[in-house]
Amino acid sequence: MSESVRRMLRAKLVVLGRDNCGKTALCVRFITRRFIGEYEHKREVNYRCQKIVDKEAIELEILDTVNKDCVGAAASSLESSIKWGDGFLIMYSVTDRSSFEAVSRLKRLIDHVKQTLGIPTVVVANKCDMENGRVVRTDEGQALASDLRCSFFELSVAEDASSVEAAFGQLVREVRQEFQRHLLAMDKRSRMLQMRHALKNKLTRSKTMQW
Ligand SMILES: Nc1nc2c(ncn2[C@@H]2O[C@H](COP(=O)(O)OP(=O)(O)OP(=O)(O)O)[C@@H](O)[C@H]2O)c(=O)[nH]1
Repeated sequence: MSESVRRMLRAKLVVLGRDNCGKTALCVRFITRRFIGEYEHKREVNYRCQKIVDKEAIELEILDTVNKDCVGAAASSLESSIKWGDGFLIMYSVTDRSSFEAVSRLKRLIDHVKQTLGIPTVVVANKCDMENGRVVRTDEGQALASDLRCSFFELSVAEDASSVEAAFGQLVREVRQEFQRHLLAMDKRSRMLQMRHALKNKLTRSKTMQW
């Protein structure tokens, strides 16, 4: 397989989280490096951009989801977004405990839809600039992310563009690692199939020679 095929050139990332936690602000900050206070955003938006992560270029599609009550059509739309994605960023606001409580539910949904554990997922706690309104402590976020086996970032989209870059950078890194693991598993499987085929040929030949 050529080097360019073995490198991941594109990745599809999905941003999930309760309403108002800062998903759109996060995507816009990552893509443009700017923070724009208010967003008119009541539907899913798919952004495309090119980024360099660990000195390697990657084309990203980033799906900014809308979190409605997860029933009926909204639930199936969320599930198809999850099926589509290679990596997930689950966000909550440190000023909204219900958004924190939604994180485990969303992670369980990812595991259920993908039918496997270890899907690249990063947990992001937003709005840490609002210390006065904080209702979720940093150590609670860290403990939850560690239970879910996810990387964890606490940041303020409003105040810190570099932490936003770091969170997306980590997700891209994990998606690339998963892609490499998948390639290795495929290589191993194809080597085993070749060996099985060669063995079968050898057995057939030796039987023919006996007769
Ligand atoms: N103080 C502060 N406010 C923020 C921060 N990030 C986002 N906000 C504000 O939080 C509000 C919600 O941000 P959005 O990005 O629209 O949140 P969302 O999760 O996309 O919301 P929905 O579209 O309803 O799902 C806006 O008023 C933002 O300006 C932050 O880091 N600090």
